[in-house]
Amino acid sequence: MALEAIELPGARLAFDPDWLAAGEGHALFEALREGLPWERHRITVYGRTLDAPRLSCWMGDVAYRYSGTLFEPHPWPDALAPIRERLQRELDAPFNSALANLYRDGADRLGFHRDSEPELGPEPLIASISLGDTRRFRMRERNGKRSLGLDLTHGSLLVMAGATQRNWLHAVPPTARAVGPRINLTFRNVRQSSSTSNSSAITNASSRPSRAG
Ligand SMILES: O=C(O)CCC(=O)C(=O)O
Ligand SMILES: [Fe+2]
Repeated sequence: MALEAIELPGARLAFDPDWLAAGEGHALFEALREGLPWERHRITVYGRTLDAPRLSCWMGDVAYRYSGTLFEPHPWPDALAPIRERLQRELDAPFNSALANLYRDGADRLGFHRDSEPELGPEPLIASISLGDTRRFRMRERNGKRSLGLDLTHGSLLVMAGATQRNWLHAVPPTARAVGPRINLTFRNVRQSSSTSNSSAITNASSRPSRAG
C-alpha cells in the first residue's frame, strides 16, 4: 500500500499500514531491540523528575532537548541507514535525528504531548515507524473535543506534518490487553542552531504535562 491521507481538521496526517515488508520489519525489530543502548530517560513534568514509563534511545547528528533534559545523541545504527535514506527520499525531507521508544509491555506508555520543541520548527515533519506488537495511538484536539484512535501495526508508517503539532496532542496509552514489546521510531529534523542554546526550550518543555503519561 501507499501513504494515504487521514482527514483530520487542523492536522496533516498520512498513514501506510504496510510501509515495511513484514520480514524486513522483524529483522529491524530484532536488530534494534538487541543493538540499541536503551535507557530509561528521566523526565521533568510540572517540576518533578520521574523515570519515563518506557525505554528510549535518542539517535542522530545533533543534541536535542525535551522535558528539561539535554540528550546527547547515540550514533545511527547500521540497521537504520536504509530506513532513513528511504524516508528522506520518499518524503523529500531531511531527518537528522530519531527517537526510539521501546514499550516492553502494556504498562509501558507515553502520555499526551506534542512534539513542539522549538528546535523542530513551527510545522515539524515527523515520520513514525512502528515495529512489533500493535498499540493504539490516540490523538486529541488541543482546543476542542475531537479525538482519533489509530492502530499502529507492525511495519506501519505514520506521517505527522503541517499544523498537526500545533492543534493536536498524541499519546500511547497503557493497555490491559496482553501485548508484547513494541518499538516506535520517530524521525525528526532538529535545527542545529537553537538545539544547543539557552533555556527557553527548558521552560517550554517542563511546563507541558508531557512525557510521563
Ligand atoms: O510510540 C509512538 O507511537 C509515539 C511516539 C511519540 O509520540 C514520541 O516519541 O514523541
Ligand atoms: Fe510524540
